[in-house]
Amino acid sequence: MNALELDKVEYSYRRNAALRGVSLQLEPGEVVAVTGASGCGKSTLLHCAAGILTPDVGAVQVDGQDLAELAEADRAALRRTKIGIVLQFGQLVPDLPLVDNVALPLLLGGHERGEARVSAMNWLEQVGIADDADAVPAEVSGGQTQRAAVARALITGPSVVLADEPTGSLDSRAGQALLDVLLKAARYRGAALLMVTHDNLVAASADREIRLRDGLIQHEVAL
Ligand SMILES: Nc1ncnc2c1ncn2[C@@H]1O[C@H](COP(=O)(O)OP(=O)(O)OP(=O)(O)O)[C@@H](O)[C@H]1O
Repeated sequence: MNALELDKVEYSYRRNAALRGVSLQLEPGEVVAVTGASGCGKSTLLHCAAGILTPDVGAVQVDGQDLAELAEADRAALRRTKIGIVLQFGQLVPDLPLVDNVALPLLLGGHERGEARVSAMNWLEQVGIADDADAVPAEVSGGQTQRAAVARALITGPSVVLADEPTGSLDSRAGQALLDVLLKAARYRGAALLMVTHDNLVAASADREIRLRDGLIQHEVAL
């Protein structure tokens, strides 16, 4: 069974067609980079895969479950437990220290607070920002919030990890370290990883590259 499957997905913002029929499948543990010029539909693709946007046409399946066929509460639970999302600007809760931001998916899932915080500290260590655990997002750099967002995305052990420019705010060394954390989630834990990137080195670390153009897959390359 595929971890993530998009079937002929179309999405328009008013009359502006951002995706015009995109199909792709990711097996567990597979790493796919999505590339293409600015405005070609990369972020829209990621948002449809995450269930943040609902396709106008076509379907999205995670672990064989069609997102559109689930009741709202079930879809929210699936998104919380099976999908880890790293959006472009981190999207952390402003008032919460990083450790609580990272622990949030576990807390929302009913895990005990102490246990959730221990796990969050462990993930903060893995992404290299354990020293900033008690800082709120406004007190740390964009790169630190991006690392916390990766930790939050991985804490539930999701089947699918979706990342929009995950290393965009980091210098090359820190970017490579964060990329390694994401790749490990795929290689050792079997998460399917879909990454939007402009960075050729990030794309080269994937198993496949999908290049979009004007809302369609222009070509697909096995790496
Ligand atoms: N909220 C929105 N309202 C209207 N149009 C939008 C919106 N978001 C994106 N678009 C349009 O949809 C198309 C695809 O945008 P999208 O952000 O998915 O592209 P992208 O490849 O991720 O771009 P970038 O690399 O610049 O982030 C573009 O023409 C864009 O202008």
